[in-house]
Amino acid sequence: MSSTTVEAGLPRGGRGPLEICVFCGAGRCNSPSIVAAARATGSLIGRRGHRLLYGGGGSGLMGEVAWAAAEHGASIRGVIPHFLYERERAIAAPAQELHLTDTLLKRKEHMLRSADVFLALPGGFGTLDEILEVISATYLGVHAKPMIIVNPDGVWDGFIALVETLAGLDLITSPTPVFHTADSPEEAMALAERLTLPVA
Ligand SMILES: C/C(=C\CNc1ncnc2c1ncn2[C@@H]1O[C@H](COP(=O)(O)O)[C@@H](O)[C@H]1O)CO
Repeated sequence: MSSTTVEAGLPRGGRGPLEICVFCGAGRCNSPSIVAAARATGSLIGRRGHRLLYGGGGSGLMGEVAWAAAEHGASIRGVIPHFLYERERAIAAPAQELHLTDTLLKRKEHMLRSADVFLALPGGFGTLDEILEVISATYLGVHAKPMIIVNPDGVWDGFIALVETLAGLDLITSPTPVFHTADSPEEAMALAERLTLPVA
């Protein structure tokens, strides 16, 4: 992991607390360093005075992010479809403002509308779907909210290489990056705060 240092408190001249949407796996991950990255992400959101917006569950990496954010004082908003409430253990999540939606699509719409910036940690198909939803909307010019892929242990290297291959074939043609990558939660947080600064 990189050694970027992020101190407590909000940056001077910054834009105040951010609504940081975190996408990650709902399942338990067997890699201690990825679990640590999930906890570090939640902890940084709290220590930096930001708010966590996430899938509302108490299970897996999602639960790790949410509990670490809560332990470090973050306010938390969860958005979960009714049918996932039990399966993703929303009952075991920390105290949060919980929004129940009818569908996965409505959950994503809520997140896209409310977030200032998106961070993606490792996850499964759901996380992949969420990442692609955000970056394809950026690609089409529907919004311009930064997507930062947090890449502990190079987990996302294959995805990044696939996008580069497709761009090399001119199948993805964007003059500006549609997502950013960070090797660590600290680097991701510094990037999130920089990319959301008001334009001078
Ligand atoms: C069915 C629809 C879209 C395709 N699938 C998903 N879309 C959005 N979110 C999803 C989808 N499948 C699972 N999820 C949720 O994402 C979270 C992370 O999942 P992971 O697989 O562990 O990475 C979790 O809350 C999943 O339930 C219609 O739009």
